[in-house]
Amino acid sequence: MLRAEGVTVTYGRRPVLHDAELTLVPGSVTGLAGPSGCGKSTFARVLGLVQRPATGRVAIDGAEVRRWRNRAPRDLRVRVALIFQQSRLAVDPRFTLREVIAEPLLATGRGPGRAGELAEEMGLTPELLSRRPHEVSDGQLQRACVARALALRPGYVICDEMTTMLDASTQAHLVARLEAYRLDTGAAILVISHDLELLARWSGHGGIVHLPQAVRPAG
Ligand SMILES: Nc1ncnc2c1ncn2[C@@H]1O[C@H](COP(=O)(O)OP(=O)(O)OP(=O)(O)O)[C@@H](O)[C@H]1O
Repeated sequence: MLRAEGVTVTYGRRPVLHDAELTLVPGSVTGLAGPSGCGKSTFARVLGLVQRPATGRVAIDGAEVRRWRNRAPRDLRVRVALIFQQSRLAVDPRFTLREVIAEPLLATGRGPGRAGELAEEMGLTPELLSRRPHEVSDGQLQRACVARALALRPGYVICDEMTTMLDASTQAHLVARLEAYRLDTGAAILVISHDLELLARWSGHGGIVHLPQAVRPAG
């Protein structure tokens, strides 16, 4: 289980998250909704151990993520994968798609061998793997990012507007692939989206959590 409680984030004098909490139960799909600017992406980064909250705690499978400086401990970081809307900002433009997918495998001392298999599961043909991000479509690049996110078999997958701007068939394929992964591994998925129809369709017994409007700064 991934559990966050009492999470508060403030940018300058502007409080964005105040005492936010969320629980992701293995095997569940939970939606996260709320008005633009209320802090959904900020919360996603906190849950993904990319951003440290001002206060609050995050515990993963019973292990509390203690205060960290530059990076949270790797053994906890690899249990949570983040997939962003803007895949072009999430990859090194000099990498081929094969290198994008193999990145977490190599970073953790594994061989890049599974990259081809991960790509195939995402419907990427071998010919696409030698291309760089500027030589593929947004949908193809997002498929590579999902393959990369699943490479270390995370127990928690956070999809932050993953399919916004993509066509309906690519969206359906990405959702189907993540559903297959969830059923296969028992992972929990958090779906952040403005598309309430997608949230209603995809969210299982985790339900939909609504973040309130961000608190306005005083004065
Ligand atoms: N690094 C940062 N420094 C300062 N302010 C930030 C930072 N990141 C986000 N913000 C601000 O915090 C607020 C919440 O941003 P965030 O992206 O988390 O919201 P969101 O709910 O995901 O928004 P949207 O639905 O529009 O994507 C916004 O007002 C944003 O401008």
